[in-house]
Amino acid sequence: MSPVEALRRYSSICPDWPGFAAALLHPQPVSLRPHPERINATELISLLADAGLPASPADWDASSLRLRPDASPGQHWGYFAGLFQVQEEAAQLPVRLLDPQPGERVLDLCAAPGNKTAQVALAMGNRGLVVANELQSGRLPALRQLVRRLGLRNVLIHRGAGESLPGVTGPYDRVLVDAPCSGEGTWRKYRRHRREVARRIDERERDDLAARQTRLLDRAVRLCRPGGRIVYSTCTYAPEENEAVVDAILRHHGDRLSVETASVEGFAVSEGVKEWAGQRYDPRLARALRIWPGITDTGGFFVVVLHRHGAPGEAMGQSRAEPAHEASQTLPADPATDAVLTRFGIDAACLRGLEAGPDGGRYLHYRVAGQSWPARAQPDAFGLAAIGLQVKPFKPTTALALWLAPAATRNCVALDATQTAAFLRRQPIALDDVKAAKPLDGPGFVLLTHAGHGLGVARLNREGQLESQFPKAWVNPNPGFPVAG
Ligand SMILES: C[S@@+](CC[C@H](N)C(=O)[O-])C[C@H]1O[C@@H](n2cnc3c(N)ncnc32)[C@H](O)[C@@H]1O
Repeated sequence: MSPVEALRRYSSICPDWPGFAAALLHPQPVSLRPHPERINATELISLLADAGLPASPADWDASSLRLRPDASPGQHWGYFAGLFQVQEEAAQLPVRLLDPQPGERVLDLCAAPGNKTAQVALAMGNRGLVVANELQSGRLPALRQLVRRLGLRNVLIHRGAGESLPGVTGPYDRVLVDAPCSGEGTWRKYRRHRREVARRIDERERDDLAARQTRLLDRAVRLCRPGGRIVYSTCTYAPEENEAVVDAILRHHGDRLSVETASVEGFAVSEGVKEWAGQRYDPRLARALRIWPGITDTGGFFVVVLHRHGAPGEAMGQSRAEPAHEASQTLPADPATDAVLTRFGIDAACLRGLEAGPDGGRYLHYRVAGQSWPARAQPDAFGLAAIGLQVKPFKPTTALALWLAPAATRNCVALDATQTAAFLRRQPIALDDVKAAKPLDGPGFVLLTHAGHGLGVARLNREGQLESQFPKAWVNPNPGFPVAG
């Protein structure tokens, strides 16, 4: 069955069915967001243009860049350097509407692979706490890699079913439920789906999804503090997984919730539906937003914004003291940190507001100081794995280099475009060929930059070669890897 046939069930609620049907058969533009601590949109546009990847800002957000559908920015060196995050334009709206603020405690209940977690963490300026919860352990590596590539120090990864996330981890100022769903809104991204739909969602599967989505949203309401905000989103058009789920929650929680109007200036959206298959929903669901690809040339999405009312003691969680003022002044002090700051001549002030923790003993992690977390909800990881503790002298991770190499004053080497390509393929580079290096103290680990941005770690050996330490798992096998100067 073709995608158009499979989605014909929505023809009565789609505001422009012919446009929608046509869009389904065409690939959608690629979108990305610059890392706000590493590069601005104008600089990134110019970097991408040099690599033959024209990009332009979206009307609704100058930091959302739109590229041609056939663009592959994930092969650009800047991707590995964590200069940007590739994220479908419609998928950027839930976090925009969640509106997380620096210093808050935010829960991303269904987090992997972590695109929205990253958007939240960066919007909060790497301050406060983002709890990224995910059920499937097989999806955690992508989440961990994202944290490392983007240098996130305020993310705590937790594995477990969102519907039973312990109350003692809360309460949260904001909760995002980007729920597991039938995913029909993502079909434009996948070539296979544009030709044929391999498998249609059956009624039973849809019911199971809706039941799980309802449990997740119910938990989100309980974990959110009074006065807090909850955003529920899916990448499907199905009212059973969207309005019907929120309708059930509104019935159940009554006066505890109000529905805010979800709109983003410059982004054409349509309102939520009030009726489907003989079922009438709470009329406030018209305040939800729906994104239809024929209108926006994006994927499809549904987003609703809820406001939580109630007395302060009502939410699940500990009564939380304001984080101590001194937390923002904390500096990690331990032998591994001292060794790394000294070797690379990095000012300790770069670590202000962070504390160090040896999660699992393999890496020293840097994470926001002063955040409480209950011992019984064992995290998968908290903060940024920055220093390998099993190699002596201590080994800086790629994540640390991407974040701090631009601040290094010694043992740091600037690579040109050809050398950068060699480094990313884990090929050795002769130090004699390198034009710009800060003072070098002899063999050992060095940090690398390209075009002023952190790039990674190499080991300078006694033969004067830089041995690439670029993570094997990140190596891009594509020989046509475009590297701009
Ligand atoms: C739509 S995806 C999330 C995408 C993610 N927010 C992002 O922007 O990258 C839904 C995720 O929820 C996870 N999931 C499924 N059931 C869950 C549950 N009961 N609790 C928590 N996560 C769950 C899935 O494994 C999947 O990774």
